[in-house]
Amino acid sequence: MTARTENLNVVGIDQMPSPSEIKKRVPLSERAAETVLAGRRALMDILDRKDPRLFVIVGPCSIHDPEAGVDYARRLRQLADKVKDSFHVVMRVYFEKPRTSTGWKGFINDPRMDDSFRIEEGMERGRRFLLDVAELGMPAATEALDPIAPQYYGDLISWTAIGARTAESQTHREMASGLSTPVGFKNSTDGSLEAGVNGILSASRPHSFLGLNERGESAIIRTRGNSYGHLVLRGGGGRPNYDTVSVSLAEQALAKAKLPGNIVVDCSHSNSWKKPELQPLVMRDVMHQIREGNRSVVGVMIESFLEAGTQPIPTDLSQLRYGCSVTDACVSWETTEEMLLGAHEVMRGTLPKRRAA
Ligand SMILES: O=C[C@H](O)[C@H](O)COP(=O)(O)O
Ligand SMILES: C=C(OP(=O)(O)O)C(=O)O
Repeated sequence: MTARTENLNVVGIDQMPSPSEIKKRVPLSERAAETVLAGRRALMDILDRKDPRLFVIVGPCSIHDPEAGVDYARRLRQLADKVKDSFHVVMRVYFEKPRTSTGWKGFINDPRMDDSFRIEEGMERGRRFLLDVAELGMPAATEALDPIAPQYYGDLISWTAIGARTAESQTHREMASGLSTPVGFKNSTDGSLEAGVNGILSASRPHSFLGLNERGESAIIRTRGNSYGHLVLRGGGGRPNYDTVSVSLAEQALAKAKLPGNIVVDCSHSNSWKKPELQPLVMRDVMHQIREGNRSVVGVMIESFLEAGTQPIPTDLSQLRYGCSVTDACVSWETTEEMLLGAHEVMRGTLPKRRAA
């Protein structure tokens, strides 16, 4: 008998419903589709410089409690209306967390946060959450980590990140080339820009690769290429990269690759040493650059939730603090309001010049 050579480290392969089955359970509504499309259109107009505003990707590091997430989305909807003349606001709805080594990998992978890994439940509840957010009129941003996941919920997303740990991955570049949203490529965790810049370039071209179709069958996906790739500066290698010199170096790297000079500054992660109290300082600095005439920064990212900080995931989940992150530390809701309303004041004086430029 031939010796077994495959799946030696696989302990189980469970059936997963197809993308179309999950979509049947949680169908896209007309109102949600309007939110998604309007969200994408505004982002594209900003990237094309038809709209002089900035976009703001703001929300929790990860969604772990849909109730607190919807509470946050409702508040953000009202705040977004107050600042809409300056900012196009998109909520961070991150369900897939890339970990440096180990840790909870997000709501889709383990929705009950108890290592039961009910991915089918996570996918359906995740999709339902995105639908609720879209029906509130709030466009959503996410990190695309699993290359199959966009088939399950990509129709509810307006902005996508390719993270610092995956910007160099061919799989992620191929996936990005077919996504229907603008895609922000992050600089690498060591702070270098090459992987992000090459990622934008690669994703702008057509690709053919293995994937899943709507029925969950193995398929060859052929893409057109995504012309709305841009660079997200998140700091790294022990130093931030939101300062004027770093932004100028990023502009030069994009120009050298003959790519549009579109940059988003992530106020969190290594730009604030993961200390949430520093995020407002980063934001203020970026707004200062914009007031001084910077045209390459088209958006900012903020990690924010209802409560400031982070908490470890307790064994007894009833001990979780409501509205507080279980991954990276966030700024509080009050700080989020101050950050956006303060930046709105700066934009008021700057927008006429940006419009005229
Ligand atoms: O934004 C999230 C985290 O920075 C990223 O997922 C890595 O987290 P970790 O270093 O805690 O694993
Ligand atoms: C993981 C994230 O960011 P980065 O890829 O920059 O670490 C994130 O924004 O959640």
